[in-house]
Amino acid sequence: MNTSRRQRVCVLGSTGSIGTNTLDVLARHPEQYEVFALSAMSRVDALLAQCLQWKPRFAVMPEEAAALELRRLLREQGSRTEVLSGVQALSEVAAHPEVDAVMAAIVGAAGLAPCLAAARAGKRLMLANKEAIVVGGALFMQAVEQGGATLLPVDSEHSAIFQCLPEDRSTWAQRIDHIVLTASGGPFRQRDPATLAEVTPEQACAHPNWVMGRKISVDSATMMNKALEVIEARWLFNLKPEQIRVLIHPQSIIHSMVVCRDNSVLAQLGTPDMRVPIAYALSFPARIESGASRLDLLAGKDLCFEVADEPRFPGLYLSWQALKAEEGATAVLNAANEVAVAAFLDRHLRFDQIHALNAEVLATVHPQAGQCQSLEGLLALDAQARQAARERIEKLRA
Ligand SMILES: NC(=O)C1=CN([C@@H]2O[C@H](COP(=O)(O)OP(=O)(O)OC[C@H]3O[C@@H](n4cnc5c(N)ncnc54)[C@H](OP(=O)(O)O)[C@@H]3O)[C@@H](O)[C@H]2O)C=CC1
Ligand SMILES: CC(=O)[C@@H](O)[C@H](O)COP(=O)(O)O
Ligand SMILES: [Mn+2]
Repeated sequence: MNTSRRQRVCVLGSTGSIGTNTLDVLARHPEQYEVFALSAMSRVDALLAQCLQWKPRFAVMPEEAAALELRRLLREQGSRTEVLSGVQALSEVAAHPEVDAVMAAIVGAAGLAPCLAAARAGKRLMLANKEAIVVGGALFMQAVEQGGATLLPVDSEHSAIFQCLPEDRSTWAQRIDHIVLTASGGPFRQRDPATLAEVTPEQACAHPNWVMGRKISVDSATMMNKALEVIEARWLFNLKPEQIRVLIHPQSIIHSMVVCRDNSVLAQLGTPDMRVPIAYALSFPARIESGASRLDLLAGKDLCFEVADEPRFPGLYLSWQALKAEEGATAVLNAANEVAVAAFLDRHLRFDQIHALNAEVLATVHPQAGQCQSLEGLLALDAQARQAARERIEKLRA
């Protein structure tokens, strides 16, 4: 990385929870970073405000109508930011020769193509968008390796594991016995499972410790978030499925742990604030001020742990099932879950039906040989699983 000038950062999904936290960290270090490109899906006003503040070279809105509106509003304000449209534009800005670092903060499989583009172009790729690596799997990791990219986890648990490991990745396999991903248990940890049919999107999105986008909040409530994180950890740290364990820790203070071969346990702790992993991904191997408040161990919060048992959290266990199934099964599981969560948020599916739908699609949609070796193949598999999920939802609603 060239350190003699400011680092040019592309923030994909800049209007979301991770995107705005990223801009908050960047604002603390104007001498080190500048914003090269921003992107959003539909929130024109939010992206307009960000463009006026950050003056990026490019702003991307995949849909033409939203891009036109943003272009018009920016012109009115005399802004020189160029507005691009079309999904391909996300990959173009992510791989732009003048970009140093890409924050992948789009939600869902829609973020896979720009992640691959950034990886192939050898960028510092800061990965919040866990669905991209869950879908991309081996193809994603090949792109990182072949492009010479620096892949840095932003998901809090994976950042914690990363912070517990030495910089030299070649030592990881020898040193790790297994890892423990901590899970808060979400808003329904203590709720009678028999009443889950009644929960509303508002209740499911009320996470006890983190303020996040709606999709990941629902995933935390079903524990599909942890299921996606198990798959994410498999790829980020090159682990076997049985080397990844999950433990409920309701306070979200220990962000995850590495259990070494000698049974030494390394953990990373901190207040639940995504600006810490974001700042570390931006500055690694150095550390910069993040804006997060410091953990006060005398503040009276006990650190508690519970088993994540299968009857209460069946969604979690689909991760190991998918990892042990044929290549591409994790992409099928992710697609089913994206459709199920969207249907739940639209009140077309009950909360307690999300798991059954995911399990059913995972059991019935199978990749074709070689389908996971290209982006096009993976996107076709993703589309097939989405279609199967939608058809099942239609049947349930009939
Ligand atoms: N929030 C958190 O604390 C954490 C999030 N993550 C992961 O980070 C990612 C982002 O999460 P979060 O910030 O909470 O999500 P948000 O929903 O808050 O933000 C998503 C961002 O992506 C944009 N977007 C949505 N759909 C598309 C699409 N199809 N194509 C392009 N852009 C799109 C949104 O634009 P618009 O605003 O216009 O809708 C927004 O900028 C997820 O993968 C999540 O799992 C991981 C760990 C923690
Ligand atoms: C902040 C973050 O990384 C989220 O993925 C968080 O971990 C969600 O909390 P759960 O442990 O409830 O899934
Ligand atoms: Mn997480």
